[in-house]
Amino acid sequence: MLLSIEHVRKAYPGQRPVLQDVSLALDHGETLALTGESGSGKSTLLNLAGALDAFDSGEITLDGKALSALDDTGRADLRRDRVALVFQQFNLIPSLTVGQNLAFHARLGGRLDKAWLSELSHRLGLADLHDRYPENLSGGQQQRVAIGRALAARPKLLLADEPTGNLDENASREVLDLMLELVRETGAALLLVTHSVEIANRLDRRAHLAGGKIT
Ligand SMILES: Nc1ncnc2c1ncn2[C@@H]1O[C@H](COP(=O)(O)OP(=O)(O)OP(=O)(O)O)[C@@H](O)[C@H]1O
Repeated sequence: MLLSIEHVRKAYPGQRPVLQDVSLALDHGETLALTGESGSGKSTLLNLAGALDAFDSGEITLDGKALSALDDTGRADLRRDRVALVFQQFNLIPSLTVGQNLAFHARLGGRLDKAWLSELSHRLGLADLHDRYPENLSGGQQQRVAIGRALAARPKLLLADEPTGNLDENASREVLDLMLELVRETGAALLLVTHSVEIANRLDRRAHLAGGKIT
C-alpha cells in the first residue's frame, strides 16, 4: 500500500471539522478520483495526503512512513522525495522559462535525470517551447509543463487538484490523456480531485467525500 488514510479528522481553527472520519487507501500505481461538492474538503484531504498540512487525529501512512510521527522538516523531506502536485491554476514560476520550470522540482530534490526530462518534454509536446516564459503559453501548454515538472522527479504519488478545471474541452482531454498515459507508464499512483463524472470514470476507482466522510 502506498497511501493509507485511517480515521482522519481535520478542523481549521474556529471551524467545525472539515474531515470528520476519513479512511481511504491507495495502492502503488493505482489511480483514484476524489469527488464531492464544493467545500466538502477535497483539497484539504489532498493536502493531508501530500504531507502539506497536519491533521488532528487518525493516521496517514505514506510509503511506509506514519505522518503523525514527522515534524515539518520530516514532512517536507518525505514530500520532496515521493510526492508531486498539479493544480488547477498551473502554478508555474513566471520568472523561469519552460525548460527551467520543467527541471525545477527534480533539480531541487537532487533527482534530475536529463534523459528522462527530455523524453517527458517531447512526449508532452514541449520540446520547441523551452525558451518561452509561462505567460506566453496557452493554458493547455502551461498545464503540460506542470505535469512534466511533476513527473520529472518520478514521484510515487501524484496529487492533482482539478487539473483540467481551467481548460477548454479539447485541451482538457489532451492534458488528461497525457497525464494518465505518463502516470501509468511511470507506475505513479494518482489521486485526482474532479467535479467531472466523465473524468472520474477514466480512473481505476472513485471515492466521494460528503459530510466529512468518504461515502
Ligand atoms: N487554510 C484554511 N483555513 C481555514 N479554512 C479553510 C482553509 N482551507 C479550506 N478551508 C475551509 O474548509 C472547507 C473545505 O475546503 P476545501 O478547499 O478542502 O474544499 P473543496 O471540496 O476542495 O472545495 P472546492 O471544490 O470548492 O475546491 C471550506 O469550508 C473552506 O472554507
